[in-house]
Amino acid sequence: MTTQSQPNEASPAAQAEAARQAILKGLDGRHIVLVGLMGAGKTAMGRVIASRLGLPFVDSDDEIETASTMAIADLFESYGESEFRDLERRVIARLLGEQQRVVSLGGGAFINDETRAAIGAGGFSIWIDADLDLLFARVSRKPGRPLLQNPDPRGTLARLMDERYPIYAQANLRVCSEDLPRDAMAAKMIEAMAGHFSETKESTHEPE
Ligand SMILES: Nc1ncnc2c1ncn2[C@@H]1O[C@H](COP(=O)(O)OP(=O)(O)OP(=O)(O)O)[C@@H](O)[C@H]1O
Ligand SMILES: O=C(O)C1=C[C@@H](O)[C@@H](O)[C@H](O)C1
Ligand SMILES: [Mg+2]
Repeated sequence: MTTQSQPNEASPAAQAEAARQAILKGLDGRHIVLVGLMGAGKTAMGRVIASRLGLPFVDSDDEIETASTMAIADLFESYGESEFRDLERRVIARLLGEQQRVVSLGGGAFINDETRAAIGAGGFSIWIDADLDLLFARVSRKPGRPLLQNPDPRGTLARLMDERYPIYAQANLRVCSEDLPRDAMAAKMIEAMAGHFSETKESTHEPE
């Protein structure tokens, strides 16, 4: 068995750089915006994708906490979900107006019509899809998600899947999250993006 590359086969580093260039060209200055349910891995994967593509990273939940100087759980408790959603919409509108970045959203942000329209104009959205078992295993590791602080968090996640998946499906690209190490999941997402831009030769920013 040989492990040497064929003479005309690009090295892994050259392939990664070619994928990076194809993605940046396809983005044409737009943000990468990660959407999906709690536990899908938007925050975790957003960081890795940003580092691989050489783009800055920002997480909308973190920005909301910085802007309000409150934890999200406390915002929900003190002001209620509708005030949180209003702040979320305004914070994301600001982020979308700033430099190109990888933007990981909170799980409910893409459900807002105005936010979704703004992302359609200035972002390339990726839905990280995941099944209920994986989502539930992940959110169970860390408490603090106010929508899941009830006697049936698994049932709540299942209900949110029914309500939100038709809307997440409006994202430009869907990638299925698997129980993969982060590096492997990042490679899968990068391959999906590069494939999307090479296959569609997307010349407009219309959702598919
Ligand atoms: N591919 C992965 N491999 C291993 N762990 C992962 C992976 N993706 C996510 N995780 C872990 O799952 C948990 C949830 O991930 P993360 O916080 O990124 O979800 P999220 O989609 O940002 O959720 P939220 O909407 O609540 O912000 C974290 O502990 C994270 O480290
Ligand atoms: O799915 C949701 O609605 C939420 C997800 C989190 O990212 C936070 O934005 C908040 O806990 C609400
Ligand atoms: Mg997150």
